[in-house]
Amino acid sequence: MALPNLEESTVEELLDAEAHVWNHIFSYINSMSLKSALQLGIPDIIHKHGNPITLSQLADALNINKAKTDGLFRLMRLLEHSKFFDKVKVEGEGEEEAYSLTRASRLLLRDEPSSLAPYIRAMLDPNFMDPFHHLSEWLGSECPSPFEFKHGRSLWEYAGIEERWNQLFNQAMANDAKLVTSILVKECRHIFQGLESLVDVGGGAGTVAKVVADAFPGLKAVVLDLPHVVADLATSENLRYVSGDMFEDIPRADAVLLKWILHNWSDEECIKILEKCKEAITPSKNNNGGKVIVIDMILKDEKQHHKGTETQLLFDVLMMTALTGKERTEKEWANLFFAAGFKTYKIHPVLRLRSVIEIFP
Ligand SMILES: C[S@@+](CC[C@H](N)C(=O)[O-])C[C@H]1O[C@@H](n2cnc3c(N)ncnc32)[C@H](O)[C@@H]1O
Ligand SMILES: O=c1cc(-c2ccc(O)cc2)oc2c(O)c(O)ccc12
Repeated sequence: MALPNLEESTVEELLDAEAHVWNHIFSYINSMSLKSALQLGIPDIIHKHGNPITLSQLADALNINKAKTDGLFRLMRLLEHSKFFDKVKVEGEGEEEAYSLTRASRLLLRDEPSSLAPYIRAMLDPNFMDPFHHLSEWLGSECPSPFEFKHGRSLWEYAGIEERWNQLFNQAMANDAKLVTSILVKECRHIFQGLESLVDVGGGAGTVAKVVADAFPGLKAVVLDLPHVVADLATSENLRYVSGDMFEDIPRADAVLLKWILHNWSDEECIKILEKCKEAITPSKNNNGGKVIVIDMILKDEKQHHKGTETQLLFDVLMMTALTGKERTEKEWANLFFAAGFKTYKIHPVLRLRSVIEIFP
C-alpha cells in the first residue's frame, strides 16, 4: 500500500489530517469542561429546577459574575455538542431556548444511585493525571509504571500513605461497582443463585459484595482487601471484611469474585492470583459453586473497528500507566486460566465493554 504523502494529498485530505491532530491535542478540553460543569454543580441545578433552564436562569442559579455569562454559554455549547446537555425550545418572550439533562448528565447527579460524579472528580484530579505526562520518559526507564515513575511508589503503596488519594480512588471504584452491580443482579442471577459463600477478592469498600449478599438470601460474603481499604469497615450479618494479601492467602468459599483485579497485574502475577483462587474454592456441592467469577474487559479484534475499541484501548494504556497490568484478548485470558490449572471457562458478555467470565477447575 502506498504511504500517504502530504505533497500529493488533496486540500481536503490535508485539512482532515489537521482537524484530526487538533481534535487529539485538545480532547483534554472536553474532560476539563466536564470537570468544570461538575464543580459548578450544573447537572444538579438543572435537575433541581425541574424544567429545562435558560442561560440567564442558569447564570442566576450559579451566582456567577454576570459579565461572564457568555463564557457560561460557550461552555454549555461545547457540552451540548458532546451530548451532556440538550437544548430545547421553551415558551416565553420570543422563542427562548433552554438546557435539559441527557442520560449522560443524569449520571453526574449527586443523588443518583449510579452517579459517576466521584469517578470523574478522581480521574480528573491533577494527581491522578500526572503519571500520563511521563509515559515517554518511563519507556526509557527501568521503572515498572509511569505512576511509580511520577509518585516514587506503586499505586497500592501510594494509596496506603496518601489518605486523600486513597479516598478518591476507593470512591471512584465504589461508583463503578454500583453501576455494574445493578446490572449484575438483573442479568446474571444464574451465576450467583445457590451459592452459600462468596469471597470478593480486592473487593474495596464492599459495594458489590453487599448488593450480591442482599440479593441472594443464604449467601454470606467476605471482602478481602488491603488494610488501608478495609481497616475501618463494619461487619454485618451477611458481610465480613478480611484484611490481607491475595498473593498470600484467600479465605475459602463456594466461589471467588475478581472484579477489575486481573487487568491490574502482569501475566505472571495473574497466574499466581488465579492459583490462590483455585486453592480457595470449595468443589461444587451442586450449589453452583466451585468457580472463579472474573469481571474484566475482553479486547475486541482491533481490525473490526468496534465502537468500544477506543475505550478498551484507552483502558489498556491506563493499566500500563497506573500499574503493571493490561487489557486482554480472549486468547490471552484463556492462556492465563489454563496456566493456572483451570479447565474450562464461560463468557457472559453482559456489560458491553466488560464481560463476566466463569472459570472452572
Ligand atoms: C481496581 S480496584 C477494584 C476494586 C473492586 N473490585 C471494584 O471493582 O470496585 C483493585 C482492588 O484490589 C485491591 N488490592 C490490591 N492489591 C491487593 C492485594 N495484594 N491483596 C488484596 N487486595 C489487593 C486494592 O486495594 C483495590 O481495592
Ligand atoms: O478508572 C480507573 C483509573 C485508575 C487510575 C487512573 C489514574 C491514576 O493515576 C491511577 C489510577 O485506575 C483504575 C484501576 O486500577 C482499575 O482497576 C479500574 C479502573 C481504574
